[in-house]
Amino acid sequence: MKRGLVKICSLGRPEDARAARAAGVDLAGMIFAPARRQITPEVAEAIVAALREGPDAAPQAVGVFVNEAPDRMNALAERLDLDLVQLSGEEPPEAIAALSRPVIKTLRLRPGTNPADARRLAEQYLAAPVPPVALIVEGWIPGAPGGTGHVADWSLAAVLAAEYPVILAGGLRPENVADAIRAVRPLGVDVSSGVEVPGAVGVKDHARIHAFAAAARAAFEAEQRASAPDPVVATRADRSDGSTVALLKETRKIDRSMGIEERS
Ligand SMILES: O=C(O)c1ccccc1N[C@@H]1O[C@H](COP(=O)(O)O)[C@@H](O)[C@H]1O
Repeated sequence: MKRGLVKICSLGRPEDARAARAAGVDLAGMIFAPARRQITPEVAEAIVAALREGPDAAPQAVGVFVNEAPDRMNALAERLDLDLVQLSGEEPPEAIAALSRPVIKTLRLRPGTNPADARRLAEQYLAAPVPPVALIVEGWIPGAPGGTGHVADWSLAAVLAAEYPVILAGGLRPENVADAIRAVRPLGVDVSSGVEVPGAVGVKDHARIHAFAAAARAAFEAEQRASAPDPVVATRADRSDGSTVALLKETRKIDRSMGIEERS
């Protein structure tokens, strides 16, 4: 079973993108929704170029949108050569089919959501004609689509992570990411505010990016060493995460009619 994706979200500067790449993260997010960390396409171009500088493997570039029109998402994905699109609003499952890139869908679970309802919600997306490649599970704050530093319900997230390809988000920091991985056993982890310079929204602290990635990797490795693979019984998360990780780590573009295409 292969797990261990690390995503740094809400990059706002090319130098922060270089730090994320140097830290070996898998996914790098940029906010295109009207939010505190929203960036322009011009800034995003510079960030994507910085992510892909040099011979090392580049993190996947993720465009983060909230209830956006598919045409605008596809146009930005094309212009910036995005690898993935993250939907962090109330987009319905069928919305994914209109997008030209693989999708990560955020599920913000309200306090009091029970496991059966959370599973039903996840299933609605994963049963869509074009399903998301992963689900981000995070906490819920009224009116805020993300980047709040609010910690998710780890027990509920663990229920979903046992069955589905879940990336855990919400209030993660270098100091708590190992505990979160042990508690939830997610496919990956995602952080925005927890690696920022205090008081400087959208400005990343490079030492904290490195500390977050190192702590997450160590915890994922420890988890993998500790878990005895069962060759017979495989949960849906087990079956899906090999291909999800491969897709998220290695795939650059998906042409829906031709299948998966690697960046040359
Ligand atoms: O980071 C933001 O500002 C943001 C804005 C709008 C939609 C999503 C956003 N980020 C996502 O928020 C969580 C993590 O936030 P935090 O670590 O608790 O600050 C994650 O899903 C980001 O992708």
